[in-house]
Amino acid sequence: PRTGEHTRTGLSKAALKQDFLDNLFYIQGRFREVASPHDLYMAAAFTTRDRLLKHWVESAQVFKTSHARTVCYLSAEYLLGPHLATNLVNLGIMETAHEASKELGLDLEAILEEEEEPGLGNGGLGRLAACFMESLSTCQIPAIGYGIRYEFGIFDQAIEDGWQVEKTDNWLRNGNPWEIPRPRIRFAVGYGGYTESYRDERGQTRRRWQPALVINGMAYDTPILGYRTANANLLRLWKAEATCSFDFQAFNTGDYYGAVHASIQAETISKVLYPNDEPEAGKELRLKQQYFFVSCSVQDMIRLHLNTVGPLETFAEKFVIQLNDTHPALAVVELMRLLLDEHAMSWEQAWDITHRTFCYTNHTLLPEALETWSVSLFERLLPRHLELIYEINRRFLDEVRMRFLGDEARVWRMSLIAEGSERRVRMANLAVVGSRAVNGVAKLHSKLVKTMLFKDFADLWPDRFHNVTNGVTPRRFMVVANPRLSKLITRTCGHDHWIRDLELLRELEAHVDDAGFQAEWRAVKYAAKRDLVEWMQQTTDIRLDPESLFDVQAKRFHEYKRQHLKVLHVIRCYQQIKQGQTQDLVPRAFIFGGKAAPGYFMAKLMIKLINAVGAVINNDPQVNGWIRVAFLPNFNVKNSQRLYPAADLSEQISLAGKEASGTGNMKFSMNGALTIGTLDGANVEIREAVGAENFFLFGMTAEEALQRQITGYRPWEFYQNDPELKSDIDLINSGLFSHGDTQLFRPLTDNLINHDPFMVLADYRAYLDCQKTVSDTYKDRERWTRMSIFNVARIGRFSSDRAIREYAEHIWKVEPRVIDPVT
Ligand SMILES: CCc1ccc([C@H](C)CC(=O)N[C@@H]2O[C@H](CO)[C@@H](O)[C@H](O)[C@H]2O)cc1
Repeated sequence: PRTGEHTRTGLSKAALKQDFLDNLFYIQGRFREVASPHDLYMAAAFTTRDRLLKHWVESAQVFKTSHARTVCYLSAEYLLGPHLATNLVNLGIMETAHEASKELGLDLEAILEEEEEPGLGNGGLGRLAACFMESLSTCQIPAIGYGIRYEFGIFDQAIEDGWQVEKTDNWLRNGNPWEIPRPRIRFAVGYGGYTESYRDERGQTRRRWQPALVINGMAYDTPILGYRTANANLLRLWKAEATCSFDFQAFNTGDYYGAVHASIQAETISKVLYPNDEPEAGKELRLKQQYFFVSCSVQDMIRLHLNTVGPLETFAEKFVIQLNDTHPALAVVELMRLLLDEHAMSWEQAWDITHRTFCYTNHTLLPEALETWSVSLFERLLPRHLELIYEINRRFLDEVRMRFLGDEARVWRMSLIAEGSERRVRMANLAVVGSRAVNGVAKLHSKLVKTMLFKDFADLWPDRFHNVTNGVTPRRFMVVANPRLSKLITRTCGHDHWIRDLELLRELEAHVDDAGFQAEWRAVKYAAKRDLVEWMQQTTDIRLDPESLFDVQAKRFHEYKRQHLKVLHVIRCYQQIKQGQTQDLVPRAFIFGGKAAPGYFMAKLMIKLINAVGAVINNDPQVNGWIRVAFLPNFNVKNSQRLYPAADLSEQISLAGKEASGTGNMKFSMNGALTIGTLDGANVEIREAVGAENFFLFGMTAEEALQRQITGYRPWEFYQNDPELKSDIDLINSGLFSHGDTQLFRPLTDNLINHDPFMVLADYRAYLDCQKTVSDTYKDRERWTRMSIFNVARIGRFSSDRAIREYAEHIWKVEPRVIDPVT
């Protein structure tokens, strides 16, 4: 180590090597010769963590002493992905680590492969929360991410006989070097019981809650470091445990189950992530989970405020809370409960603080994803919160009645309580009423949120509605995932400032016609495709041709995302090749990836259909020289980082008006893939940014789709009037892809012909025509390369840094707090 350099925090090669060997010895209790790959990974993780902690502790100190206004991000999901590589990049020591490991005779890539990723999320919403946490640190904004430390995250997906099979995600089995348990930070959380009035010491009549069951929440902290900055924010995840983890009396009486019953019951609350991505399960445990982390988090904020700033009157000045969808919306009521019942505030004062503290982001328009909970469940589980919801509602509806005299229908629509056979609490309405700002996640989506979903509320509070288009972190999805491309960009631009200021990618435009640069650009893509081919060969035994066009659709399976439209295109190509009509085609690899919610039958049937079609095509010598189909199993953050760099074409084909934003679309573009897509979500803004000439657009607009729905959509007419469409669907029904079983895919084809809620058949022809344009364009390699360069050069605004800066300026009103000059 350099003189004066501390081996545990030094960034030099020597310091890394020394600290690695020390950690292998003192933490793993291993010396090199007997160390397992896992030991080597843990030693590397602790060596990296040592350098993180320095920044983290310093940041916490500065934020505490400076009473910095802090953003609290409440999310039921964080799809963090592997930590090691991004932390090495953000510390600026990835190269040094490579050299150090080489000198120690280690393979850093193999060590990185060892890491089990924390899959504490389902899809877009969870990954966005992770990107935002990294950008909050990079933009030096003081923040705390609050969530649940699920013992089991999103299931691992295996494909057996073409079907998705869910495997338990026991991510903690080998321990987690990135978290620090905080046994001193515990909070009690109540459930059930009853409420009562009583006289307080000042003779005031007040309400209080006597819960029937009380459990504890314990904090586990993970530092989230920014890119090349000393700022590190905190991700605080709660684990549920019993207040008394072992009942010795029960044990003495031989009731061994009784002795552990309480702790088993308590721990189930943070045991597992609900694997649903949109369809609402409405399970009691899910509501318990939501209240659990919300209560721990709000109690923690009040503790921090009382310890640092003092009286709670200034709570809304110190903290701004962002609700990541409605899953944490109970926080509005929990803060009211604590300010009223525990801190004796008046309703007016408590509501003023609460309303000025909360902001809410909506991530979906799908009616089935909007959470509502039965009043009876609330009565049983959260009786005090139900009382408070009624009071919030009473005062709110008074305001509505005053503003919209006599419009009882509007009152009925806006009420926090959905009347009807079973009365239910509308969590989205609660989130809007309790927040001072509501935003959607892309321009089109935010418009539909204002004009459709929350129209009544926008009529009442038009200024409360905003848009902040999503973004993704270029550190993980460019620098870590695609080092070849990142090096080429840095060399071409002559600097690496683009990594923190992505708009600087525009400088690439000056090189778009440089043949040498174009060749290097293609070489980078080709190398990434070759890596993916190797990995797919190992994991799926399917061999793809890196020369072919890699046509990729990777995202959660859902009918609105229309993976079945993509399958119809694959079948069309198959039929064309079988009929010898190959003039419009280029060799393609159709690559799919994504998980289906275990209870979502149609989504799982789509996965089976893809693998069934793939099995026929890949084993048909007449066609497998032209096209191949591959299903990438277990699409998660780690595997997504293999896919984005290797894609030529990014499929963003949802029915317009259904995909709130999408973020995979941004990651594919950032890695030089061209997009074929509808005018949906952020596709609209990506096309605006990269130029219509660099985007393959097709399909109805959101307006046209809505009109078609209103005027009556008859999918069977498309089936009858388009012979190619008919023959593609009939081929599925023929049993060709199901060993002659003509019934297997009936549910899917019948649904398409008779209902087709997401208008696959209506967009089929336009989609196929657009795919012909794609093939024609791909034949012109120079033109394709230019379009690919423009997609990267003009993608800058889709950095999550830009999104975070917009939240900070327009919604959170928070300033960066620089810890010390950027190293
Ligand atoms: C209650 C079950 C449930 C679980 C998750 C969700 C999420 C809101 C679904 C989700 O991940 N939405 C996605 O959020 C992304 C980030 O904003 C967007 O880019 C995607 O368009 C949106 O589908 C809804 C309902």
